[in-house]
Amino acid sequence: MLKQNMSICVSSLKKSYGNKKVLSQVNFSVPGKTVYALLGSNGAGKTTTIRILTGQIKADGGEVLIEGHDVLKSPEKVREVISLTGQFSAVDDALTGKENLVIMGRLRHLAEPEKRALELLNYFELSGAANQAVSTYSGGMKRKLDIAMSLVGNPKLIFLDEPTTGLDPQSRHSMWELIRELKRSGVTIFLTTQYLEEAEQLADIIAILDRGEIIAEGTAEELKAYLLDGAVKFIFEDAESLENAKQILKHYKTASVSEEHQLTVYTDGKADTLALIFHGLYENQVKIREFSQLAPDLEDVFLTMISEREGKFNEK
Ligand SMILES: Nc1ncnc2c1ncn2[C@@H]1O[C@H](COP(=O)(O)OP(=O)(O)OP(=O)(O)O)[C@@H](O)[C@H]1O
Repeated sequence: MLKQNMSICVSSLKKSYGNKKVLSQVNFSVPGKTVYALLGSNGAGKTTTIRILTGQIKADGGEVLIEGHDVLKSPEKVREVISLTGQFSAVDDALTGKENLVIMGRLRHLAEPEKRALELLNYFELSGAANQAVSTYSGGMKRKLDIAMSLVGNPKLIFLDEPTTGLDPQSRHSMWELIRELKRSGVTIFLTTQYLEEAEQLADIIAILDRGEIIAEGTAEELKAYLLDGAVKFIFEDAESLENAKQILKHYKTASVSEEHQLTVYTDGKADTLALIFHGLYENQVKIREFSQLAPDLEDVFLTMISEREGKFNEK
């Protein structure tokens, strides 16, 4: 896709805090009107990325274009087209929901801040609580108001930093519905999350950030294809068969559960490979009780990628 169709273009982004390298060489692009999820564990560098993309901090190197504007050269243009909702809400608890929105509308120089506040309260089904102090709102209502605040200026691109962290399952599901609805309204959404399920539920494209690098990017289906459909789970008759199988299949990536005489073998999914595996086991008279082909889930992909990298780091 052409650069001009991209809502976000990031190239060669680097950032360190003192001696600590947080982002080493980050590249990605986000097409307009899509949901892009940056997935990573605690401390992977997600918030740092968002803070650079929104112009709150400067990178040590690299380029960031937001809706075609360079974040360093035209920060005011960038601020006009984006909104940011943080892990910690910017809402003032002592004021009512409506007052918060009206103040934000004035800050954004809207002609009719009150009208926009009422529209948003209605959209987020908060009209009933419009004149109550935010301190009386539930966590889910506060999060909704926080997102409403970020929509006051009709942004093209919304940044959501861990939008459901700390929410109960019910509020999390309503937040997901809200994010889907925002997408349907035509905005681009960049979100960070620690939850695989959240990325899978919401994102058109998922990028996995680990130790300051994007180690994989694609649709949930593409990422799952990384493990291919070639994972086969065997359950053997006894411990001896399991040990024999491990020896025979030592050149494959495997995972075993000894107590259950179980071995999962990761293959390239090709029929020839599967035939070789079965042939090897058969020739050595390994007693197979049952076997099944596994459909990988994203959790597998994430854990496999991270553990492969841990292996590499340990080898260094
Ligand atoms: N201002 C700072 N000074 C020094 N180190 C920092 C600073 N901000 C973040 N870090 C460190 O940089 C690393 C990445 O932090 P960041 O907040 O970007 O991660 P994250 O992926 O957003 O994690 P979380 O899910 O916990 O928010 C962490 O090890 C963190 O301790």
